[in-house]
Amino acid sequence: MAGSTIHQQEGRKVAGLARRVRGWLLLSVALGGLSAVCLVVVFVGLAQLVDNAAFHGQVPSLSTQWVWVLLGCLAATITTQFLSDMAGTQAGLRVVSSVRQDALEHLAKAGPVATSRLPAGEVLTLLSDGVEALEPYFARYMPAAARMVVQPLLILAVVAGVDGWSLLILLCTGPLVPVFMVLVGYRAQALMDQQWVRMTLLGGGFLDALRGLKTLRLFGRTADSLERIARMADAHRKVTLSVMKVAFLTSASLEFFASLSIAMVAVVFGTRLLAGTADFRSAFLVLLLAPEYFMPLRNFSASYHARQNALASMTRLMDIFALPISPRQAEEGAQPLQSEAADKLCCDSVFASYDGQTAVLQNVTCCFARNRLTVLEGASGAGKSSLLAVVLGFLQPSAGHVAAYGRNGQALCVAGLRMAWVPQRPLLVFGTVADNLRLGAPDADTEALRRVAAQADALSFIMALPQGFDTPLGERGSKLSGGQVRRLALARALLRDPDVLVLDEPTAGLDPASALRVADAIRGCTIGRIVIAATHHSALTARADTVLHVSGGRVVQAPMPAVETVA
Ligand SMILES: Nc1ncnc2c1ncn2[C@@H]1O[C@H](COP(=O)(O)OP(=O)(O)OP(=O)(O)O)[C@@H](O)[C@H]1O
Repeated sequence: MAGSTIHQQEGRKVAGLARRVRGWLLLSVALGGLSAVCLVVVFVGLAQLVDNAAFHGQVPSLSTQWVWVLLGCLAATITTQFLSDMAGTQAGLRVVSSVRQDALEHLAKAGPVATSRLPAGEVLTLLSDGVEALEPYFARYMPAAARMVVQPLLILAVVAGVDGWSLLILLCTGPLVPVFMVLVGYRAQALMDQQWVRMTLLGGGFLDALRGLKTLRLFGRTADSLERIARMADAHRKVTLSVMKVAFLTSASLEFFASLSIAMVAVVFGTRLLAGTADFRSAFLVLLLAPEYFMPLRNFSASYHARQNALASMTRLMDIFALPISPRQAEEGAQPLQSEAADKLCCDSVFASYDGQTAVLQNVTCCFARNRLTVLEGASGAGKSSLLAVVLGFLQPSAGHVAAYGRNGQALCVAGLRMAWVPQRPLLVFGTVADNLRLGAPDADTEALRRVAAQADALSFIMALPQGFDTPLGERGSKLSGGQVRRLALARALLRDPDVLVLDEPTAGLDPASALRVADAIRGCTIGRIVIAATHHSALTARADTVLHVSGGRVVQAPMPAVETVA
């Protein structure tokens, strides 16, 4: 019962998507209907033609006008069917690209903290195969569902004018198909749901194994991991086979009903022809039409699993759309950038938690001022990164708020501040050094790249690379050391020329001399901006204007340490 309620929701969601491509769907249905009309006209004409030739000695020739009309109708049947399929495909492809775009935008608005609740492998599978599963629903199922109504009704109307017995047989057997579909539908739907769960688990398993290859090899667990993936693949194979079994059984049963019904029509007509109580033209016409009466029902049943697959994938896609949107991320882009730089950014009585229960920040009240370097220090797990996540708008406070103030104390919109972030594990994209730096400012020239690289102590190692700024960096910066990645990320953040620069462990992984140079660089870039850094490194703490000590999710101002310099 709960399952059916869930699928009602998905059904509504999918129906909502249909509104986006209403024009294409209507075109597909209209052309499909036109094709059905042309087909019926062709059969009526053909029956007449054969009857005239066989029983009245009127052999048709190409000079007869209505032979050309018939050929024209045949061409129209094929063309309209082709165009109907094309319009359906357009609708499907458009839904796929718009849902994928929506899902990506939603993930962006949810921000990294909320997004990390879903396993990356699952998100990947959903954004690829999950979204693709919607295409056959719109391209095939919806037009087939419409044609399943139009074509049989049209044929019934023609048969009603020709023969009452055939009408009765078709009327009795036709509805068996949709009734049967509904009966097997529930079982098939449950299997489809299972198939999607297995598939997303498999996607996650692949990604984990790929990412953790080094660790797995080091701990001698590669074979275990492969075995785990093999078990997942096997579970996926089994459930896929069950889905196929139901699909084959369904179509075999439908074939049986259809063949039985056509055979009944043929037998009834045959006996009446022998008895001389029916004419050849009517018998021939009804026998031409009977398979076409069942054809849309068969097509509908063949595409019915597309509907179930789409609903099952929609259930999983709703996990993405259910991620809470961070209000700040949602506002970002909608808000023009502040013309005035913020003088200070303040957390006011902020409480925050990741799971809605355990508070990782408790009643935090602190301010970060412009032209000053504020350092957050404290034990691992104390809540420094969480406080940075709140400042950046990735983690929404459960109570309290973050506010920005201008020079005269007037409130500014936080979403309108230009922020830059150097995370603990910076992400480098597949591309060159310059491509990665230009994520901070797409139009920056080479001179600007050199300037920020020098500031972040990255210029010397970049110039030592084979192609300097044009050196490709491999997947996630795999050709660089951890410290080099961090310095590139700092350069990229500086290139953005942010109002607020947030750094999480910017000196981690650097040799002592480089760490001091980077600490000096960070100190040097406080002019005109708010700089906040979480660190365990004394060199950076020593250069701070303000040191905040974080402990158990609470923040207190710490005494200032002495400054360390490069020897
Ligand atoms: N995405 C997350 N989901 C759930 N809990 C989290 C998440 N990130 C951090 N936490 C928890 O929040 C608490 C504070 O973590 P946080 O990363 O803020 O500490 P930190 O002071 O930055 O530590 P470190 O110095 O090791 O980086 C920890 O108990 C941690 O387990």
